[in-house]
Amino acid sequence: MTEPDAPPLSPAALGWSDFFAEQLGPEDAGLSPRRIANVHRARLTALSPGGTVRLVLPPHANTGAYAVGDWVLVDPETEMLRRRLDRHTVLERRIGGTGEPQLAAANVDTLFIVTSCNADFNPARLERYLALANQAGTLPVILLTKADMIGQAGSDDADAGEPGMTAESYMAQAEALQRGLAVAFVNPRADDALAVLAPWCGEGKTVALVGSSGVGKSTLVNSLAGPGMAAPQVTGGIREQDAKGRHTTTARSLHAIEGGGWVIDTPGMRTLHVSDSGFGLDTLFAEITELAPLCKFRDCTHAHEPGCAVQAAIKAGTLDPDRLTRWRKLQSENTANTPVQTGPRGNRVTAPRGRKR
Ligand SMILES: Nc1nc2c(ncn2[C@@H]2O[C@H](COP(=O)(O)OP(=O)(O)OP(=O)(O)O)[C@@H](O)[C@H]2O)c(=O)[nH]1
Ligand SMILES: [Zn+2]
Repeated sequence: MTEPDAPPLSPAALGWSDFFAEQLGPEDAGLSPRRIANVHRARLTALSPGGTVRLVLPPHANTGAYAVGDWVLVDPETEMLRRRLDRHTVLERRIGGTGEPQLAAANVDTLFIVTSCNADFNPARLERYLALANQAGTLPVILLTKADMIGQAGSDDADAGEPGMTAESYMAQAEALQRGLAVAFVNPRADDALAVLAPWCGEGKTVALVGSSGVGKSTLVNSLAGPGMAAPQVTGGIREQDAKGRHTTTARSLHAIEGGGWVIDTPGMRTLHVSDSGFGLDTLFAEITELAPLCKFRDCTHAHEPGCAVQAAIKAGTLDPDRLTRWRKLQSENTANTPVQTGPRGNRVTAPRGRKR
């Protein structure tokens, strides 16, 4: 099943690192690492140093337990899947209040949150994406597109920016969303798009994109992949036989970036929403999280209590009251979406998970 004309890639080029190497034990002798490139209901394809391979699944394997970007160990003779390695980061969603989380992507180093300098720019939605990235253990970077269209005469109203907003004011608003947050302007159609994103790409690095429809994600993926995108050995479809023996072509979800690295582009990534992100919220709203221990009451809701350090900061003008409103909304949403454990002490919200899984 190996593509004969695929260029050989080192495991490091595929994203292999000490984090994964350290998980190998004596019982793994003779097994080879593979990186999941596509997840289908009944089959998994993976990248190996020699090219794309279709993995042989053990009986009753559930492909839903794997995400694009996962590292697994296989028997190199048969490509039989043996086990999955622990994830460095995982982007997932929880639907409703119950059930297993759905996996969107694994081992993503940087999440590009793409928004345009127009009515698409929405702090509350951006904060949701930031919480998601924080929760996943992935570095969030906000990419501002369509700055070139601000105030452009004759352009589509929806794309021309909002009254009174300049490129600089979009940048300032984005930077205020989280301490130390990286924000960059990028025109996905411009020749320098790859250079702008280079600090987060490069050999072995994996990135993914989220954002509303029309903000430029597809155009960015194409720019990142460069002219090699059309070449079958880099990102083209994989020729496979379907159940009826016909040859079918499947688009790969893990695209090589020109100059090194990988971009994950799947329908699941494109429709990722926020839930179950308590850990991410604390990082996102650090200025509020840090004030809470100074409140008089340990369980202060920062709404009406005397001795509330958060309300004091709003009065003093050092905290944006809109941030508190959005924090409260996300907190209650998160609590509603996080499964509760029932036990002798009654309902208890589960503790947020750590970064590693
Ligand atoms: N002038 C200009 N056009 C842009 C910019 N970013 C995106 N566009 C254009 O906006 C349109 C939408 O871009 P897409 O890449 O299809 O957006 P998308 O986010 O992939 O949208 P979905 O596929 O619906 O998720 C395309 O015509 C792009 O060329 C920008 O910064 N400047
Ligand atoms: Zn308080």
